[in-house]
Amino acid sequence: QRPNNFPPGPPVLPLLGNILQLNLENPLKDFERLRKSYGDVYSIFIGRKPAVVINGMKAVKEAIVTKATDFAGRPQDMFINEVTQRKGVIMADYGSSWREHRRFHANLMSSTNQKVKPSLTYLSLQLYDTFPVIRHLPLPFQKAFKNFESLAIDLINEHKETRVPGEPRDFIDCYLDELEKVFLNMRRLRHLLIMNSLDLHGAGTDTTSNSLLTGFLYLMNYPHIQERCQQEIDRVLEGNCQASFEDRHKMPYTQAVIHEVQRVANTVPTALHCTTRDTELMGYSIPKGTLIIENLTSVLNEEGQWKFPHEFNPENFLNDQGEFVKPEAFMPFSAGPRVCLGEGLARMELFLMMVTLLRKFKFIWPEEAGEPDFTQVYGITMSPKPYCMKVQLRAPQ
Ligand code: HEM
Repeated sequence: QRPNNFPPGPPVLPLLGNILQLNLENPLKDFERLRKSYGDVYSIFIGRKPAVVINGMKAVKEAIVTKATDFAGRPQDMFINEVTQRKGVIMADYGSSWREHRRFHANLMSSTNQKVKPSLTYLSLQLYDTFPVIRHLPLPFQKAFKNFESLAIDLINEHKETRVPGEPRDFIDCYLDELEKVFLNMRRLRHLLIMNSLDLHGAGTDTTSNSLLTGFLYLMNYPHIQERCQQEIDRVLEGNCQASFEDRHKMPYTQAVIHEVQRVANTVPTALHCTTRDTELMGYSIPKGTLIIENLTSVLNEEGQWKFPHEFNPENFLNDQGEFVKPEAFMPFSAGPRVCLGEGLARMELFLMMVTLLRKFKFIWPEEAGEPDFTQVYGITMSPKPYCMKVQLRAPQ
């Protein structure tokens, strides 16, 4: 039963809710289809759990910017909460612990570049979240909890062996320095460290690398765009051995291309929030504790917000004078209090890596690879399908 004045949605089956109407391996198309029938704000039931899906810039902004704190919670009864033992930043509910950690990390932001490999498929996670009853069965979930912790322990041990006290290279070193400075309950600190390490690792590795993978896929298949970036990079960096992040202001075209890559890469397609109090959105009433699915995809390709919503075209970020402009609907990092904590770092990484690589190499789509496939693999982060590339050293400029 939908509560009074709750956002509308498709008819609900007992126990299953709407899951038969959703492709759990990639619900994005279903979200779009339901938006056509029920509007920008509608509800679905994931099993017995109601969720509100928010689509399009107007509704997303009203929720996470205008009513920021009302929508700044995180659901606390999902698989990911069990794995992270409700620690860290990303899945922490809105409140003092989240605020404290967020502040700490905002100051110490940096990341290493190893990969955390999820040991369960996305589908099993969906099942876990949809049917609470299966959580107690001897399924491979337990293994995931163990793997998750042992990955972090390896990471921390490696840091312990190679660190120089007082000269932190990243936030794990900073934690270890803190440990030496103040008397803290070791068990508690170890826990905090484990969960926060994984949080930032998870959030900061696949996101940036998948954006880069998407970037090179497009640049190989739009060689005139790649060449135009290279001409601009050569001109601006002439005589300098390295690019700096400041150079972006002199590279409007390359900036536009990188932003367009992020728009089509749609690396984090949805963000999960939770209402922190009874609230309203676009005239509907939403009770405290409701799961909110913020559909960022629907903003990044929304008709009316972009000159070319459905094609790869850097003109989306250029005005008539060829200057770089960022439309309001550019929200790959989301917005509001839960906006991506690594936005600054990610933007710097993407710019420096793209510019440095494009300056040095030409990226070529191999003839034998046939037609490129731009369809993406859905998950917590979207990635392009694996592909081959030919890399040619450019003549020194
Ligand atoms: C292209 C790269 C990236 C993209 C597209 C991206 C996108 C996002 C999105 C959409 C969210 C959810 C925001 C929300 O719930 O409304 C998020 C959260 C977060 N991101 Fe990123 N991210 C990227 C890179 C990074 C990096 C490099 C780091 C750190 C090393 C990072 C750390 C975080 C953290 C800690 C959160 C949780 C913030 C909170 O809940 O308060 N991200 N990111």
